[in-house]
Amino acid sequence: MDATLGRLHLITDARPGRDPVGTVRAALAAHAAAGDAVRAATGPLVVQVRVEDDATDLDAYQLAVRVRELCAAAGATCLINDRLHVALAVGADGGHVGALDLPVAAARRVLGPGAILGATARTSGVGRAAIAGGASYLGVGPCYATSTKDGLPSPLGPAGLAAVTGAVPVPVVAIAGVTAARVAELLAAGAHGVAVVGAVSGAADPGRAVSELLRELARAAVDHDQRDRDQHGRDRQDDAEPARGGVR
Ligand SMILES: Cc1ncc(COP(=O)(O)OP(=O)(O)O)c(N)n1
Ligand SMILES: Cc1nc(C(=O)O)sc1CCOP(=O)(O)O
Ligand SMILES: [Mg+2]
Repeated sequence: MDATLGRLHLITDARPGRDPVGTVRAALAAHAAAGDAVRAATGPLVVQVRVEDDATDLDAYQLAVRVRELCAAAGATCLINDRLHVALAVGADGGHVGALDLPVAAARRVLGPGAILGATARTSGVGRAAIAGGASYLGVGPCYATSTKDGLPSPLGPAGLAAVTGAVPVPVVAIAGVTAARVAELLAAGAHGVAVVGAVSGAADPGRAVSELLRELARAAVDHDQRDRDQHGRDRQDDAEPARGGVR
């Protein structure tokens, strides 16, 4: 398992007419082509395999096998949404669960102590409970309105996000409606990284969209670290990556 959670989480878009494997390939190529400073600041690309709720386990498994192979060859992190038996079957790095999935403590027992385990949290209380259950990071949203998923509560915005990031000691990944232009305000609100579906899978050029997201994440992470050093004379606990600089 990677010691450092990557800052860009690409969630597969398995809706009809989308090309999740092609999008993952383009994203991995864009990550590989990013400069050393950008990659050092943003860490490994994280790909979360997410299928529609009505997809069969066979569909999920077949997509996960392909994504897992691509990630392993590229040094990327592969997580599986919801279906932890699929995560185990393909040897993924971990999984992500939410309110309607296995409880976090049960998910941790399934995946084992070394796996990455993400949990969705819309409040600090839910986030703290998830961490007590064994979550290694939190997915917090919806940060903005999104057309990718129905039935979500009102957007939290950066202020609602900050209410969670300020209350928990694990990396927070901001989700819903995330674009490159919103990365700076999300990291300023304490997010470690961002998760995206539409910003990449719906882009005319998914590889270019990934490059832009990585560049903005690297800029914001460096700015954030510098602010922390200025204010506290130390690095943030969740940013203990190799030295970085010159990403502009
Ligand atoms: C990084 C990240 N954050 C939140 C979610 C949402 O998970 P969940 O609430 O279980 O909803 P579904 O994705 O299962 O519909 C996520 N997948 N990833
Ligand atoms: C899978 C998912 N979960 C969300 C949550 O808030 O729990 S939002 C979301 C989809 C996010 O897609 P996009 O990047 O296209 O807005
Ligand atoms: Mg879920």
